[in-house]
Amino acid sequence: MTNTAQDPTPPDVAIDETPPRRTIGTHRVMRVNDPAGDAAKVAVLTGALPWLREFHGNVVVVKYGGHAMVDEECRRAFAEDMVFLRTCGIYPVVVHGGGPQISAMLNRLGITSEFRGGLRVTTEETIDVVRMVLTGQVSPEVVGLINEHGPLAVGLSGEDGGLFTAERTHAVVEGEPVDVGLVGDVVAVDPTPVTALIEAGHIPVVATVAPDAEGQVHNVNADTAAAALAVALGAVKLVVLTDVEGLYANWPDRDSLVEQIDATELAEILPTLDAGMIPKMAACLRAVEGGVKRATVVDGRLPHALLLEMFTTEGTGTMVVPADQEEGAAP
Ligand SMILES: Nc1ncnc2c1ncn2[C@@H]1O[C@H](COP(=O)(O)OP(=O)(O)O)[C@@H](O)[C@H]1O
Ligand SMILES: CC(=O)N[C@@H](CCC(=O)OP(=O)(O)O)C(=O)O
Repeated sequence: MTNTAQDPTPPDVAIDETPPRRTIGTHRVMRVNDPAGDAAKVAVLTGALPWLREFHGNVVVVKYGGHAMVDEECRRAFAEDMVFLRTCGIYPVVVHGGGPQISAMLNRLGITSEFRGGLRVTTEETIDVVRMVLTGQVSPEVVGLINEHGPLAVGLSGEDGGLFTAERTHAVVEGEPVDVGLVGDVVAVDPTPVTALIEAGHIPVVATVAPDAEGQVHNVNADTAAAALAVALGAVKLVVLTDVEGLYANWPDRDSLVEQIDATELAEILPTLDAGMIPKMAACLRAVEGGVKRATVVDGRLPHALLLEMFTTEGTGTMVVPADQEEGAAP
């Protein structure tokens, strides 16, 4: 019936009193009440607050080991974590490894890999492959992963802008120095190329080949380089992502995982350690002795282990702290 001036009776329409439901496209958005789940989420977020305060405005050096790079889900999680840190106002600097990738290329070229005391024996022939794989393969892969989120990451090596100066070093096997060829320790760092990138809003991604004072390129273990860079940048933390849960006091006894160790204790057990753990723990020691507050070895095979380590009080992995620091001290 048409409502006209001659017929003032309102139309007989049933009014729906229920508020309209929000819809997106054809899907109705349903809110499921889950007070326990919500409380857990809030606890995680508020629990992260002291750590966000601690790290905000500071540099965190992340050593991304070659073994931690192999799983696709972990690679994606790693890139998300870097972007997460940067978005929180923390300045991540990535120092990447690539040991397994170098070994694979050497193998394709028919060159055998040999390690002594956790360091690769590096000949004139090997150094060319190391340099090619780290700067030409691994670095662009890590940069590309992060840059799927936006143009944040920029790759550079120890040869760029005078970043690292190396000096030939040796491995230590059963307490004795052993020659490993063109392997270097970092004896000087000019952090300017890295700080310039940070100031421009980038995430620097560093490959660890470096020239000595005469320009001869050396192979630098990535743990060693990460520690030297963390000290030079005044980083608040060094996180080492690897393929093991952390440091085991009695390797390979899986019940002997060390949660926290101070620099004095670590210096004592360092000569007893084995293979890849030697440069890794020596790097953590170097970092905390050089003023980095904490250095942590974390299992990079677990997606987002880095976030768990950085933003929860329990953390994960093995944390190295300066000498005489209280157990589990809060920020
Ligand atoms: N005490 C120890 N605790 C933990 N891992 C150890 C220990 N001693 C030797 N390792 C070995 O060191 C490896 C980590 O070193 P490495 O393979 O060089 O890692 P990355 O490629 O991440 O630098 C572990 O996977 C483990 O096999
Ligand atoms: C001297 C030395 O051993 N250099 C290492 C450099 C790469 C590295 O450190 O890679 P990961 O972190 O993946 O072990 C190497 O040639 O394997």
